[in-house]
Parts: sequence; structure tokens; C-alpha cells
Amino acid sequence: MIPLAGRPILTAVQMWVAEAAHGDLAGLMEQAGQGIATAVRRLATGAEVLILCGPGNNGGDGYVAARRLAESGHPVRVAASAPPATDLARAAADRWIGAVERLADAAPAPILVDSLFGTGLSRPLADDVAHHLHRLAASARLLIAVDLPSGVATDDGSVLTEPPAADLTLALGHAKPAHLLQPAARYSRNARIIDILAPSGKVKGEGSTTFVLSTPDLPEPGPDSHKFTRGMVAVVAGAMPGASDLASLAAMHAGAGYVLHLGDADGIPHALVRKTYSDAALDDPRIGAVVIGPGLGRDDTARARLAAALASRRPLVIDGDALHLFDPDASRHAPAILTPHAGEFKALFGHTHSSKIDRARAASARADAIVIYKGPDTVIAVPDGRAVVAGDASDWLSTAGTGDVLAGATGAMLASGLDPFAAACAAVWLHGEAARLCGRSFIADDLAAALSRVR
Ligand SMILES: NC(=O)C1=CN([C@@H]2O[C@H](COP(=O)(O)OP(=O)(O)OC[C@H]3O[C@@H](n4cnc5c(N)ncnc54)[C@H](OP(=O)(O)O)[C@@H]3O)[C@@H](O)[C@H]2O)[C@@H](O)CC1
Ligand SMILES: [K+]
Repeated sequence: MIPLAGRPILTAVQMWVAEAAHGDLAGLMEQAGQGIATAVRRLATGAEVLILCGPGNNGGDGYVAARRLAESGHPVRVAASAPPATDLARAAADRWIGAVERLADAAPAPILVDSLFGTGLSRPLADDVAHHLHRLAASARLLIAVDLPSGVATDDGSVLTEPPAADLTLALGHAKPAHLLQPAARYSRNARIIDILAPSGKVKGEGSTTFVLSTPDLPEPGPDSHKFTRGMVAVVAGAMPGASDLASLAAMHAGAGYVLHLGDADGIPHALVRKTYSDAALDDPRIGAVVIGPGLGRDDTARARLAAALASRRPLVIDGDALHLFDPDASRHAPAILTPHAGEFKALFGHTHSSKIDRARAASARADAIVIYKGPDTVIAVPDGRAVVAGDASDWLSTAGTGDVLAGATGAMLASGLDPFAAACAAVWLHGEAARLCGRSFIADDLAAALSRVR
């Protein structure tokens, strides 16, 4: 079982292509079933397992897992929602010599394995199938989903029928968008990959350009470092200086060597250099990143400051209010990272019914900027088509000021010399880890401070 971090994310069609390129489909199903059986046996600690098998190859995986568990002497039963309908699933079912119960008649077991539907789900579950899945899950100590929880759509994070939330999800071959994108991802808790494609050595990343966020390589100061080599961040303040203070604080805690707050407010911390805003201050060639938007306001002053920031030719982090004033179709002279949440994204780029990954990718290409499309499933997209998805964000991040903290951390990473895509990924990772360290019910100031501990 392999953690998702750093792994490619494949759609249902991309999985199908990878499977076809591999060639030995029965061999893949055998490996999948064996991998499932090994994981289930380890977690079941001798308790009885009930495997629910659907009509397709997801069900086929379940029959193989049942056979493998039985061969190892583990108590296992099988219940089917429908007879096998593919050649592979039929062959797998034929080799299961135990009884096949009707789903409606199946008695609960402490360990429940959902092998009803995977990447082939094309419509909502029949009411009786959904009912019995929930009935059996409610009595189980552990629910393990094979590939995907039955009911979620593979590619766009939508939910066709609400499944019970799995305690463990065994993704076959590769991660799918549904393991990361909401609302689907909340049902596939603790997703792990069973690597059925790589052991053959024939198939690798399948040409995917979408990956799960992984631990970044962060620049470290050396003996020759000084404050400006560590990275200088200018934070442009505006109507609500609290937000730009938070962004500044976050930039400092994320590791910037020098943070300049351009506004009118005074205050701690003393390490923050505060100067009155002027357009000329943005011309300092040592500035590695300008953060603009947190607390900027949307009036004429705000508009003028954004225009000056854009004219400064410094790398930009454009957040909050600045996103409401920003024209994604105007040409620019320096790299920019946009950090919209769902509302800001919609206002800037409109809405289409494609997946969040595809929307972020299209927005990035249109604005010729890196887009950090924030949320419980943050997508980072770059104009050349690559994308990274960060799943599993702390729900406690839904509090005021956490976006300002991300903007500041992004500024620090951008100024540190990382390329803009790496900087965006590093900032999202730092932010997510800081939230994890903060635990429950933290405030944005705590989150900013926790960035130091993450570093
Ligand atoms: N890719 C790989 O490398 C490997 C993939 N493997 C496994 O294969 C899985 C994908 O298999 P799959 O394509 O057969 O689809 P799956 O999810 O089993 O179900 C489709 C079946 O259900 C039907 N159906 C659909 N919706 C329905 C509904 N609501 N209610 C009722 N019926 C519904 C649909 O038929 P339809 O009625 O739509 O014609 C079809 O019969 C994948 O998740 C993984 O577990 C591994 O074995 C090995 C390597
Ligand atoms: K499943």
C-alpha cells in the first residue's frame, strides 16, 4: 500500500488506456485481488470478511480477493448485487468456489469490502443496492473500498449516489481525481495505491500531467546566506491592514529573509520592515516577490496599487481583493501566481461543468499565470498543462485569514528562488502541514506562526 503523495492522477479513460497498454488484463486483476486480500487480511486480524461484488471488473477484483483470502484460510463470504457481466469478472467469479449470496440477503460482517463499482460507474446506484451497502456498512467495524467508494464519479469529484465513507480506499494502479477532489474525496478516506501496473516494468506514469502534491525540496540557507539571498518579499497593504499584516507574518515564518510591508499601519513584529506605500518602493531590484490583495480594498487606490505592482515587473502573488481588480486577459511582464478561492475563481474565469483540475488548467492557460485554485481540494495549475492536487486539507482551515497566510507563504517561496510552479506547490504544502500542526480551532495568526515549525 503506497501513499498517494507525488503519484500521477489518472482519469477513467487514462486508466483504461494504461490497462490496455499493459496487455495482460487477467494478470492485472489477479494482482489487484491479491493486493486487496493482503491488505484486508492484515487489517482484519482474523475477523470475518464480507466482499460485495458488482457486475464489472471492480466486482472481478472482489472475487479474486475472496479466493485469495479463502486460500490463506481467512473467513470470507461473497455477496453480489448482480451476476458478473464482463469476461474477466466471469472468469474471476468462476474461480470462486464458495457461495455467492444475494446482496439483499447478506448478513453483516465486521470487515466489509466494497467491490461493487469502480471506474466504470456510469449512473447512480439502484436504490436497493445503495440501501444494502449502507445497511452492511453500518454494522461493519471496517469498510474497505476497492479502487473507489461505489457511488462516486471517477473524474470530476462528483457524487452520483452517496456511499458510506470508506475507512481505507485501495486505489488500483494509480490515484484517480475522485480520491482528491471534493465532494467525492470525503468518502475515500485513507486512500492508498496498490501498485499493479509498475511491477511489470512496462507502464509508468502513463503520460499523466496531473500529480498528487508531495513534500517539496525547500531552499535552505547556507553559510553565505544573508537576508536578501533568502528572499525579499514586499507586501502591498490597503484598506484593511490586518490582512496584509497576516500575509507579511506568514512570509516571514515561511522563511523569507526580509519582508517589507508597504502601508500606513505600525505595529509588531519588529522584524517586519514597515514603510509608507509608494509606487517607487516597488522598484527595489532586490524584491523577489510582491504580494498584493490581502486587505487591499477595491477602490481607486487599490486599483492604482495593483497597476503599479503589475508595472514593477516583479514576480507577483495576486490574492483576495486584487483578484477582483485583475484582468486575466491582459498581458504582463513578470510571472504571477493567482490564488483564488471558489468565489473569486468563478468571478474571474466563469464556471464550466468540467472537473476542478480541468478548470484550473484552463484558467492558468488563459491568464498565462500559475493558478492556485484553493479549497479543501486545492489544485495548482501551470500554463503548460501540468497540475498538482492537494487533497486531505484540514477542515479547520475554513476560518478568516488563512488565505492571507497562504498568499504570504507563496510570496516567501517565490522570492526564495524556486521556480513559480515549485513555489506555489511548496507554499500549499507548507500551509497544509501548518494546519495539521495547529490541530483544531486555530486562528490564522497561529497558522502563520506554525509555518516556522513546519520549516
Ligand atoms: N484499470 C486497470 O488497470 C484495472 C482495473 N481493474 C478494475 O476494473 C474496474 C473498472 O471495471 P469496469 O470498467 O468493468 O467498471 P466497474 O466499475 O466494475 O462497473 C461497471 C459495470 O457496472 C455497470 N454499471 C455502471 N454503473 C452502474 C450502476 N449505477 N448500476 C448498475 N450497473 C452499473 C456497467 O455496465 P453498464 O450497465 O453501464 O453497461 C458495467 O457492467 C476498476 O475500478 C478496477 O476495480 C482491475 O481489475 C485491474 C486493473
Ligand atoms: K468499489
